[in-house]
Amino acid sequence: MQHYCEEELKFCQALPKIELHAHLNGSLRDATIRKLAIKRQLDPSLTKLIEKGDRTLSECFKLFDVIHQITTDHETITGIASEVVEDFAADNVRYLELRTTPKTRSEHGMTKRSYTEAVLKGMQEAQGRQRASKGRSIAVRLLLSIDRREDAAAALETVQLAAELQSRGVVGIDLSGNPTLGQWSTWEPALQEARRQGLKITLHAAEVYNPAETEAMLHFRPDRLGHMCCLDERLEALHYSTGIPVELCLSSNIITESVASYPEHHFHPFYSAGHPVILCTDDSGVFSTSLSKEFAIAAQAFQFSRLQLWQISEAAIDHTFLNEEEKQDLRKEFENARLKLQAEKCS
Ligand SMILES: CNc1ncnc2c1ncn2[C@@H]1O[C@H](COP(=O)(O)O)[C@@H](O)[C@H]1O
Ligand SMILES: [Zn+2]
Repeated sequence: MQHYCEEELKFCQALPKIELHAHLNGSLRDATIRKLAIKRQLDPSLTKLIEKGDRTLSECFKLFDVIHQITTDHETITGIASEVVEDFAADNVRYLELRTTPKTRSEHGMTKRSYTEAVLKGMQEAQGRQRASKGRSIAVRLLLSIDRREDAAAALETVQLAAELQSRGVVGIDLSGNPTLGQWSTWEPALQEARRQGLKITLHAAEVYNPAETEAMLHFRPDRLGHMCCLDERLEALHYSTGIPVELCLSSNIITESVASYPEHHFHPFYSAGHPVILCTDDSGVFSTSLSKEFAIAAQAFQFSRLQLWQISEAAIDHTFLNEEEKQDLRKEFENARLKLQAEKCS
C-alpha cells in the first residue's frame, strides 16, 4: 500500500530540504548493494537477506552486518559516500548531515581515521562534481557514530578523531546501533569529552522501551535526539520540558514496528505541541525511501498543507550543527528557492 499521493510527492521533491539523520551504510542504492555483493562473492543466502521487504528492528541490525561485509575497503567507502551525497542532492536536499561509524579492519589496513578520511573524500568528490556541472553544490557535514557494541575506549577514540577532524567538516557525535545492547554508562564519559571538545551530540533514544536509559539521556542534555518512540507519560513530559529537538523517521519506525501506523506516529503530537521536530530518512536504502517521500507520507498521514510542509522543512535549519552564519546562508537559499518556485508558478 502506498502511503502518499504522487501529486504531493512532486511538490515535496521541489521543496528544498535539510537531512539531519542519515546513516551512510543504510543509505545505499539497491543497485550498488547488488554490485558489491557480486564483487565480494557474498554468500547467496546473505544476498537474499538484503532483498527488500518488511523487517523488524533486530532483522535490520543483521542486515547492517551483511552490508558491512561488502563495504570493506577504502575505495568502496569513498564510492558509497560520494553516491549517497549525490542521491540526497538529487532529491533536492540542500544540507546533509551524514553520519557513519568509523571502522577498523586490519585485513584492509583500515583504521577509524583512514575510514573517516575515505568518507570525507567521497563527500568532497560528489560536491566537486556538482560544482563543476551546476555551479553550486549541496552542503554536507559529517557526524561520527559510536556503535552501542563499542566499549568506552573505542567510543573515546571516535570522539578524539571527530575532535581532530573538526576543521575538515566533522561537526558532531551520534550514538546508535542495536538499542537492546550496551549500557549508557559505557559511552557517557566519551560523550562528555565530545562536549568539552566543542562537538555537537545527538543520541538514538527510546527506540525500544528503556525508561532508565532514556531518562539518563535526557539529563545529559544532548543537542538533538533521534526517534523517541517508546516513552511513558513522565518521560514524554520530561522531554517536552527540555525542548530538545527530535529527529523523526516515519518509514523507519513503521517498518521496524516501533510505531503501529503512520497516523499514530508521535511526529504529530510533538508538532502540535510546538516541540521542535525534524523529518529524516534514517536509512533511505534499507527502508526504500527518500526525504521527499517522508514529507509526502507526513502530508498524507497528518493532513499537512503545503505551507506547513515548507515551514517544517525550513525550521530544520535552526537545528543543524552549523554556525549562525552558515544557517543564515541556508535561510537565504530557501528564500531564493521560494522566489524561484513562485516565479515558475506565475509564468
Ligand atoms: C533503524 N534504526 C537504527 N537504530 C539504531 N542504529 C541504527 C539504525 N539504523 C542504522 N543504525 C546504525 O547505523 C549503522 C549503519 O551505518 P554506518 O555503518 O554507521 O554507516 C548500523 O550498523 C547501526 O549502528
Ligand atoms: Zn538512526
